[in-house]
Amino acid sequence: MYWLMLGIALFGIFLIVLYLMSPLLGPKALSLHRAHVLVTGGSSGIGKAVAIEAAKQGANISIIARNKTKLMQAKQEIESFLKNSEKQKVEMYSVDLSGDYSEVEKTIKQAELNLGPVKLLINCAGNAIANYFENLPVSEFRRMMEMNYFSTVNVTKAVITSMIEQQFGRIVFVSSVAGQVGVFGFTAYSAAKFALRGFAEALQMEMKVNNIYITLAFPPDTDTPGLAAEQIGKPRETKLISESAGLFQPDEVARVIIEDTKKGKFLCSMGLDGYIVAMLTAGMSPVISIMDALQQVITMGLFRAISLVYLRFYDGVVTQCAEEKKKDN
Ligand SMILES: NC(=O)C1=CN([C@@H]2O[C@H](COP(=O)(O)OP(=O)(O)OC[C@H]3O[C@@H](n4cnc5c(N)ncnc54)[C@H](OP(=O)(O)O)[C@@H]3O)[C@@H](O)[C@H]2O)C=CC1
Ligand SMILES: CCCCCCCCCCCCCCCC(=O)[C@@H](N)CO
Repeated sequence: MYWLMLGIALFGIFLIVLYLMSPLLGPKALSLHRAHVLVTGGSSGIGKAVAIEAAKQGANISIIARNKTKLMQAKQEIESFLKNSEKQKVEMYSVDLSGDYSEVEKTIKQAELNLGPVKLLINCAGNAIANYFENLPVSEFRRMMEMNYFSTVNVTKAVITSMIEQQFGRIVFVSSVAGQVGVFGFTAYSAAKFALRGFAEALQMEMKVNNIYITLAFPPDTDTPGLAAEQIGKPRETKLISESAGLFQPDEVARVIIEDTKKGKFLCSMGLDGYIVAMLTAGMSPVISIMDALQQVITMGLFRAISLVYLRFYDGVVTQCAEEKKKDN
């Protein structure tokens, strides 16, 4: 009985401490009106949808990708969504973001000369491969790190100096549900997306004093050209497991990313399953609101129990697929 009362008292004190801390937590909400928003991977899929959402909200936009034809088409499409086509601009740049740092830096400098210091950087350029570990050459592991992790490090490095000078900035890292949970078939991809998390948490701890806020987004499967390409070679297990987390449209994902980024939220998830996984894997990530902190504290245990049911289901999928493969041979 005493222990229970002590527990309740401690929990109460904890809530009060959280409450007292709350005014210190979040930044002022960002307005995208006339802000320079730079979107990597802005020529396709989620990146293009994010650029369109920013265009609707009055931003000036730079998009970066490699293929010039796709960039040109995306630029036109984004321009058709501008709130005020006289005052807003959309610029495009072609560079391999996972390549030479000096090329990336040159591109970012040029973009800042054209549209001013970047207020919001969205690191969306990336690529996935799904296959059995035994079928993935080591070179694919390196490629995944280059495409998803080093491209993000390169661009973030190139904008950070001006953000520190401005004492303002928002940076989004587009990870994935597969960057919170290691998923069958994604040995190479999951590892690269998990790497973004370590980078994001450490960088946020360094950058808060400069009024720079990081958002780490975890989309589930999203209906994009990237997802279509990833189907090649994708194990049946991977399909069945990722389907259980649903299929999202790029514009829904983009809306959530922009909304959470404006608030400066660190963890950004989509849908109910996404919310559950985000709470469950919150770990030591920073929070900017008392509500988010409370939700994490209260739900974590329950969600862990739910996750065990899902894990059991995935186990069943893997076992069944293995048995079918044995039969086929
Ligand atoms: N779709 C999904 O199911 C999910 C996707 N994600 C992540 O979201 C991001 C976007 O995915 P999605 O929209 O599906 O992908 P798409 O393939 O549709 O778009 C990827 C974009 O990134 C660009 N890009 C890729 N590599 C480079 C590079 N080295 N340098 C410059 N630009 C590059 C591409 O242009 P180009 O090829 O011309 O360079 C393109 O604009 C990725 O990081 C992905 O991992 C996360 C969860 C789910
Ligand atoms: C208790 C909580 C239940 C929910 C758990 C869900 C976890 C497993 C689902 C894995 C989904 C993987 C999506 C990868 C998307 C992606 O990044 C690629 N499509 C990239 O193109």
